[in-house]
Amino acid sequence: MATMTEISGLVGWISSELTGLVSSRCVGRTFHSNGRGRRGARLDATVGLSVRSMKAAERWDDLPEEIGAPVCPDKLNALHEFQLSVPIGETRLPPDLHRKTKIVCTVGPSTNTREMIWKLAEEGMNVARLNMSHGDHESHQKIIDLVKEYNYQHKDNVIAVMLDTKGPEVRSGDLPQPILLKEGQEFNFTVKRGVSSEDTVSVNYDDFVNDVEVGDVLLVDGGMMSLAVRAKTPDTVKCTAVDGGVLKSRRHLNVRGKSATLPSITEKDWEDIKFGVDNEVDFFAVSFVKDAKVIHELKEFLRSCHADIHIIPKIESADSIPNLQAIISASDGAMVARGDLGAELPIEDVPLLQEEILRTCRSMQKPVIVATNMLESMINHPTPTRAEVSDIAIAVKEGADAIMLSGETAHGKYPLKAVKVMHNVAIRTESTVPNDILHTTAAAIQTLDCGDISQGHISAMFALHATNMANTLGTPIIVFTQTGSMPILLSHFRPSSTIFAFTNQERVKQRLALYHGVLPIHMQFYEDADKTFSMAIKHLMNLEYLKQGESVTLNSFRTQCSILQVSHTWMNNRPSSPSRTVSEMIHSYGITLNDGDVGRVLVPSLITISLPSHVGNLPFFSKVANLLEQHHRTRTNS
Ligand SMILES: Nc1ncnc2c1ncn2[C@@H]1O[C@H](COP(=O)(O)OP(=O)(O)O)[C@@H](O)[C@H]1O
Ligand SMILES: C=C(OP(=O)(O)O)C(=O)O
Repeated sequence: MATMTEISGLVGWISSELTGLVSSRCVGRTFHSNGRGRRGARLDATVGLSVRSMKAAERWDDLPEEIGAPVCPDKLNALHEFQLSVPIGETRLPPDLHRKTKIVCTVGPSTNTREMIWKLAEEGMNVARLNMSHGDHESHQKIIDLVKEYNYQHKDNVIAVMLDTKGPEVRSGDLPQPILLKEGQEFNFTVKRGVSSEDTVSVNYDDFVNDVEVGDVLLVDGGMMSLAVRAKTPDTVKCTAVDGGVLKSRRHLNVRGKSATLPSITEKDWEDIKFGVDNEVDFFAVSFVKDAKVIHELKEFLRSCHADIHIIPKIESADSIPNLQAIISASDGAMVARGDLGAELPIEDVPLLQEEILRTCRSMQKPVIVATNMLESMINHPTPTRAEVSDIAIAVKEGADAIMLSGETAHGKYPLKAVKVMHNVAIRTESTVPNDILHTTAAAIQTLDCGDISQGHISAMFALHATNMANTLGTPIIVFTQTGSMPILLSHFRPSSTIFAFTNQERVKQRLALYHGVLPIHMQFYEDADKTFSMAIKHLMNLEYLKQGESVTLNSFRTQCSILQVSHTWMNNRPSSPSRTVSEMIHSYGITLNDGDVGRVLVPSLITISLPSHVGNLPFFSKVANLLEQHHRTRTNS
């Protein structure tokens, strides 16, 4: 039977005697596991990184003699952050919890009913996208209401709503019936309204004739058809079909290599944005963003109407690429909108741009969506092409937060099958993605240790170490958040297991639906942190996300944390191991600490290192992280 000694509410088993468990009440007790084998155990040592609440600190008085006197109790009194690690265990999550990459589904004629939205959610939709290039406010309102109804009824799942603006896109007009265009056939686009004859159709953009030059290539629907411009009149662009096909109503037109000179947010978009504000959507996907100015303008507008809606620019315009850093930095994420991107820029650049956009977002801790053509063939066929499956796998491997379905779910014949394929491919691929936190730890720590001691920096340190700890122990993470910032940071470090993000803010819960690996849960918070913790654990146990005897890493971010109150608990659970000093232990892992870093030996198998009360010890974190990393590598290699 496994025996674990719990210290100051940091370490313990989930057991029936502990439904108020994982709280400071458990201080100093020894718990026994319920006798289940530790099939999931990977290490025989655990490390807890904690900043304790005042309640936890009070419990130091209860510590039995052999555990030791409080470590600087005065320094623990103002603690805000609480993180708890329950040691080593196996955690089995229901199958639908295993996918970390989120799925965005465009809702359209194939899926805009109550039944289909429920089914999409069951298959794994995390975000419902409304494309404002199609439909009207009434039809979109109906979808929003249905998603809200779904969310109201399903407290253990959440669907976020993303409103995608039409932007300054150029579209051909309505046609009574599709027109078949053959290679070499002449066809015209006119800025005159309401034209739809056999050889001419309207375009919705008055300056189209001015923007287009003779010799330009026009792409229909990102290249499904193409036409060369051979002549212009004051109101008409005369073309010859290069690649023929069937022209349907309201098709998207691009001039290869050129962005339209329209502003990114058109008058129609402002109307749609106001509609989104009134309906409290979660995200605005903004089409054809060219620079950061438009993002600032939209942010300002949202501030003025007190709307808490995140902005996801769609990177699809040739002009956006030189401004990528500034655009993403001003935004709350980005979408790789490959359809228009591959029309405005050479198509062979799309995979490279996808990688670059993903890298930029990841470096700024912002979510990134990979969109368009992911399962295009499933619009008409029940199974995907192998190339489409590979494309999804690549996006997952590259670390996309979300992958998106457009026509597949909007007007395809097999919307549910498409979501299922995406879900399965994502899960399968994620299972093979190496846990790169250990590889990135050193680099991340180096960046974090650059002397910056801002609050954001310290939070990032917590997130990194919590991730490291959860990975080392093989536990899911539980985090408490009011703003979403800590789960977002944790998501950035891509822990191996699920991040259960408890929040008392519905908006935050909705928003977190987009983030990689985060399972958001709404819950009331209590003054008594213990009660909040145990309610959360009970909730997860009720949903069978956790089972008795399993382990979690708990990370609460009630208010801002301070480095002054950090302590590390090192636990070596080999009961027979002799008492070792910190320096001996550190020596055995080849790490050297500076004077003043060392705490005290508490019990033969347990060491708490309390940091001196100044921030100059940030490098200490990196030493502990390195130590963990080396330890993990040693274990893995052996
Ligand atoms: N709300 C809607 N109403 C009607 N049709 C829609 C709607 N949303 C999407 N569609 C259809 O699904 C297709 C694919 O969706 P999407 O890729 O978002 O559109 P597009 O590429 O035209 O911007 C659209 O071209 C349109 O035919
Ligand atoms: C996502 C895209 O935008 P839309 O579907 O609005 O054309 C795209 O161009 O890839």
